[in-house]
Amino acid sequence: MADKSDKPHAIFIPYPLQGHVNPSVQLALKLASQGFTITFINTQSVHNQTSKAQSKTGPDIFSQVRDSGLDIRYVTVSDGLPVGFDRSLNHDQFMAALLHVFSAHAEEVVNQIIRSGQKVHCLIADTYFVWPSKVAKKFGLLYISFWTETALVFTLYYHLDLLKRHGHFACIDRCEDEIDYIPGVKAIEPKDTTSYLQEPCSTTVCHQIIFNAFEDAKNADFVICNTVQELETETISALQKKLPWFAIGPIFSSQFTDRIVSTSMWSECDCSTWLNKKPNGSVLYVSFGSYAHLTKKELVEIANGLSLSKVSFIWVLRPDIVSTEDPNPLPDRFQEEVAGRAIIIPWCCQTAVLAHPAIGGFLTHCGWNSILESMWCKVPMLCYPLYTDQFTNRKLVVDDWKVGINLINQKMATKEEVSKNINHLMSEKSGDPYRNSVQEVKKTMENGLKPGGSSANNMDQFIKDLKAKIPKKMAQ
Ligand SMILES: O=c1ccn([C@@H]2O[C@H](COP(=O)(O)OP(=O)(O)O[C@H]3O[C@H](CO)[C@@H](O)[C@H](O)[C@H]3O)[C@@H](O)[C@H]2O)c(=O)[nH]1
Repeated sequence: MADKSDKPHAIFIPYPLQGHVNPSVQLALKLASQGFTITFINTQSVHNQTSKAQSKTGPDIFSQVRDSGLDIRYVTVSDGLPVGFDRSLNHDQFMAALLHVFSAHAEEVVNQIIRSGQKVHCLIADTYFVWPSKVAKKFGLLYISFWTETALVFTLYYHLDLLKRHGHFACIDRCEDEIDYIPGVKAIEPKDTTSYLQEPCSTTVCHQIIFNAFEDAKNADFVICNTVQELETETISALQKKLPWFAIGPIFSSQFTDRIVSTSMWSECDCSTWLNKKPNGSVLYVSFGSYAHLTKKELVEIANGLSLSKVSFIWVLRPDIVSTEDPNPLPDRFQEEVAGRAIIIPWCCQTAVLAHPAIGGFLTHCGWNSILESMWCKVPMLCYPLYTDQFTNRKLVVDDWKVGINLINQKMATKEEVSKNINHLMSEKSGDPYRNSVQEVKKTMENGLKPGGSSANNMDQFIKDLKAKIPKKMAQ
């Protein structure tokens, strides 16, 4: 049936990883509440894992919000691999499927939606995809690239040619001189660039994804990013000279601690009863996000450091944190050593935990969502970056915004260092400077979202510019 509506209709395709699906779902809700029709496309694998994790999720994760009046449609598509394939264990094969095969499935589903008579105006897709501008062009759609990381990381990848020219690409252990020629970036040390920019071997599947994705992103009609203008002012201003680039973050659920649409890919344990019994600011929350892996050696050192610290903690230990083939990697007797002051769980509603007054610090791998959520809850961080953008995020948290400290400096931390740093952050006197700074950052983030604030304005401007670009004939 032909679609007569003149609302802007966007097909939204998130990258099929937890840290990308979460902000994408929230952005989809935000746009729908501003009058957009959204067709949200999850991979069958993400959908399956989410459904398994939450018995309440039916075939359509948006059915409830649709009942409340938002026009969000939901479709699933294959990522090219069997649903039951272990993507965590076979990371490179998974990424290779996303690089080489997924575009064909995505294109087919876009084609089906359009052929069904629905009027579609734009494609919103994760910047890490290598194909969206081509697919958008083929179907006459505008392409909006959604970047779920910081402006700083975006600009590093965007200026890859400059990094190569100055010998700052793939140069780990070979160069220490500062990078001071990227527009809008005062100076950054090579060790603070992303892991993919540092690694000596640049032919991996992830490198191919990044190289091709940033070539494709140069053709985007708009880039929208989950960051805040005031946190990265100069970097963003410089980017805006090259691209229609909008900082609209932080993109959270309207009820921060309770996601209206369930997106967790593991079952959430409720920690509230345990947390309610703990004094304010006394508990350390420990999590390494949804995808990063630790070596067994690292995990044991962190576990022993936590044990030595005597601090109370909640540790989210995903069953695949070391490998799906080693589901019980903790040292013997660890559980007994920390009994009474710790809970170890596979997954939780992180926003609800961080927002609890008992939480006083966050030992984090520095995933960008975790950082935004922690700052929003005024929780200072202990940084243990593992790969990708997390090294660059650490620099922002520790060196620039001063809302956290390092757990490691380049090499692996010993249990004594882990314990010492935990106590440094959690103790009242030494942790106070970070707690004070994070209060300020929270205010900045909050102001950005208020009417007239930078993120609110940028969102309005983006929507205005987008509508102006939708050709009249398409909107009829
Ligand atoms: O028990 C948990 C642990 C995590 N989360 C949520 O899962 C998301 C995790 O995202 P993030 O902290 O960004 O980490 P990753 O899952 O590792 O995210 C990937 O995607 C991010 C955004 O692109 C990057 O910054 C990271 O480096 C990359 O690994 C957050 O929204 C958390 O609230 C939960 O709900 N429960």
